[in-house]
Amino acid sequence: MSGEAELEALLEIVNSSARLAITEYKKHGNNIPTIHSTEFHPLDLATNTLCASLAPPQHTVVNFAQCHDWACTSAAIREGIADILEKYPSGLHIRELSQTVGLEKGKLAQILRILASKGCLIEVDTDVFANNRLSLIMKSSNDCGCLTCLHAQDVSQGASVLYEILTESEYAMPYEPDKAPMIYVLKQKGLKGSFFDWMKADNYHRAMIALGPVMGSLSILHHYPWNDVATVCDVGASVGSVSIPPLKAHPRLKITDQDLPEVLEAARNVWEKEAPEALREKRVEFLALHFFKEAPIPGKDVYYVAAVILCNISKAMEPHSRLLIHGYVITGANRRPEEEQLRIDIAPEPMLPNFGAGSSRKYRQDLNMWMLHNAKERTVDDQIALASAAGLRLAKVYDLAETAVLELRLA
Ligand SMILES: C[S@@+](CC[C@H](N)C(=O)[O-])C[C@H]1O[C@@H](n2cnc3c(N)ncnc32)[C@H](O)[C@@H]1O
Repeated sequence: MSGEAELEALLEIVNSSARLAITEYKKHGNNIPTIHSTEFHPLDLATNTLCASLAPPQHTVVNFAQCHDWACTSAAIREGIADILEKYPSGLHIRELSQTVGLEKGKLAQILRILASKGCLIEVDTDVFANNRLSLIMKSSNDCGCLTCLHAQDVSQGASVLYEILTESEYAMPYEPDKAPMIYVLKQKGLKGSFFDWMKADNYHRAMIALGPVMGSLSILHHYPWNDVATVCDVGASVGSVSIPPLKAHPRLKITDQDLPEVLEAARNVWEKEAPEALREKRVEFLALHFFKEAPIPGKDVYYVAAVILCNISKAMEPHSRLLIHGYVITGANRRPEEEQLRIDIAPEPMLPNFGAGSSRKYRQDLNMWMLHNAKERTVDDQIALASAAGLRLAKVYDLAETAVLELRLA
């Protein structure tokens, strides 16, 4: 079946299932529940459709609490299942697979089946599993697999103690980074130091490379007027995953990558591999920076940050400089026309204005900030307040669907 035919077939299933459900509701003389319904519906036990409006709330809510996905994903990645299956494009029986990895075959099959049921791996025959385009992400060579594993293995540990932390007096109220849920658990398991010591593992910077495509960071390439810019300072640049693409697309751009000294060593290696011409032509420089203690290099046209360290950056800015904060912008699940005025996209009715489950990554990222840093993602109002405290004003918002870029200038 072609991609188009598959999509048409899926649309047909969604359409006919919803119509069937509507008929059933009408037959029983009941109103059709919506996402806003707060009462159980007499047909809750009978409906079996795809979306939250139509699915039985019992299933939906129990499923919230029975999410084994992270544990199974972690096991599959740590055992290198996708790497092994790559040698067997038509599939490998769980017998051989379990012998190769040394895990009990029935349990391994349970893990792989739940992943296959979510469309990650295919069960080509009973107990025979093969890779598909989703499971290829889990290969050891894939940076996104590395990001996934970091979440499945470590960040999820923080989530498992969320309620305990919320109710423990020493941890409940503070917003200090060393009281973040993940750090709390990892310290109990022997982590010495802070988040930044955990971060020093090689995997963190590989995960950062993957975060760009996950966040759709590169959409900034097409939505920001780079032709008006000559110099960019990437503040907290990591290995340059955000600054390499604009440099390649705009030959007159010059980039200054600033990060902690040990990170810049890794960055130089990545640039040598991905953009050797930039090093040859001296269009990139690497300057060590501790952004909590000092200001970045002064006078650049654009300062790009994925973290908010506004005061120190505003000290380096001149009237022509713009500070781009690129990240998630939290909006409520209620309708606020003033957000539309700020050029934040709002979903049409009857959808939830924040695109509901379609934007769930944004709200997950908000929780990730809590798990990792005891922090949160910000709303536009939060950003405006922070900017004005640092002598900056919000000049423009570029909504890039998953993320947004806020352009700040000196007030
Ligand atoms: C979330 S990563 C962002 C990476 C990159 N800008 C991106 O969007 O993919 C945060 C970066 O800030 C850097 N960083 C953390 N603390 C820092 C500090 N005190 N001074 C300078 N850089 C720091 C980290 O090394 C890391 O590369």
